[in-house]
Amino acid sequence: MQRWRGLEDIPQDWGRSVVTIGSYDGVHRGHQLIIGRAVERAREAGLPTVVVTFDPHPSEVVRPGTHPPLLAPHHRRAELCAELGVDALLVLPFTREFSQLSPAEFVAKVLVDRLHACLVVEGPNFRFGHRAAGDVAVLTELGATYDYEVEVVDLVVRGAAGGGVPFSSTLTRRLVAEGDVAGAAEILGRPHRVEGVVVRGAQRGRELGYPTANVETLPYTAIPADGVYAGWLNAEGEAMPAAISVGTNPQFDGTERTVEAYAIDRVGLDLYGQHVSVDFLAFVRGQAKFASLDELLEAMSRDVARCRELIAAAPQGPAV
Ligand SMILES: Cc1cc2nc3c(=O)[nH]c(=O)nc-3n(C[C@H](O)[C@H](O)[C@H](O)COP(=O)(O)O)c2cc1C
Ligand SMILES: Nc1ncnc2c1ncn2[C@@H]1O[C@H](COP(=O)(O)OP(=O)(O)OP(=O)(O)O)[C@@H](O)[C@H]1O
Repeated sequence: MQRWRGLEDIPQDWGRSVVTIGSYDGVHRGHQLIIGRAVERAREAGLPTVVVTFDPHPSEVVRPGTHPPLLAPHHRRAELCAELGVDALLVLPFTREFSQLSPAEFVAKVLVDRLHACLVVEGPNFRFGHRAAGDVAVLTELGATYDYEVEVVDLVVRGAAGGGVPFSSTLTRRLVAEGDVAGAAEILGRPHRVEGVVVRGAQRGRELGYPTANVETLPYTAIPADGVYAGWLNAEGEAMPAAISVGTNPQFDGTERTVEAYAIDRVGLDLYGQHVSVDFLAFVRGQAKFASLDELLEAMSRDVARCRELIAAAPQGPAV
């Protein structure tokens, strides 16, 4: 898959393509359906598929200080798009100037002049252009002028027939923030992942008998609510079953919020300085301050047993 940052990176001789545009944060199951459909139509036509996305998240430019926590950094989104069969990912720097483009200007500048779109695939709630003035009706109208077709794919909805809520990045972020990582996984189609470099913690874990990899998360990461979770620590090319702790370590009156993972039964791991990721399968309990260290240790031993059970019963393994 080709990766372009900005319109200038698109090869001069780029021919016609099938395009889909969006934030695509998390590449959830609704996104997967749209991208998958774009790839399918492109293959039928013998053309490449291009996903167009933005950096930073448009809301930060439109309302500074409102950058949402991210479900996936751009390199992860790229991996997920590549797995879906996308040929090129165009990340457009979302500047103030760019945000002023009207829907018609956006279509002319990006879709027509540079990507030579012959088909654009979107969901019914797609909005674009200055003040989100463009929708699928506007996109379709402009298609008549510029000779491209628009296919609108039905929304993927959560919950029973009728009253369900559409899958969205916003809903997934809320579930992650509430600690409902199983709910988030249902929407994402895989466990929510947090990644970063392993840094030194207070070095207490080893003494407690539960050494943990403390992950320094990337800026704007969507971090699950404080608590203990079952999941996996992905490191050294392996997905290791893990008991994960998110919080300030109230037992030790800590103040810094950390994400740390104990790889169950693994001894002698040295992960300092390595880039690792943590996949969140299920919530186990909230953080607590116990009356004694022994009580914390008993709770941790029960946590590890519970994590083992949850991981063994997981319908799917960790995200690849
Ligand atoms: C399964 C598990 C459960 C944990 N539960 C708690 C808890 O309830 N309260 C708390 O303060 N810390 C909890 N922790 C965090 C430990 O206090 C922390 O791992 C330990 O202090 C080591 O910190 P360090 O990595 O900074 O050395 C838990 C850690 C794990 C792995
Ligand atoms: N549940 C869904 N089912 C099908 N398509 C969807 C779904 N959610 C979003 N889309 C479509 O995916 C494309 C990209 O969506 P985008 O990432 O901007 O929205 P989103 O997931 O709803 O996120 P947000 O919560 O930030 O609005 C758009 O065409 C949008 O209509």
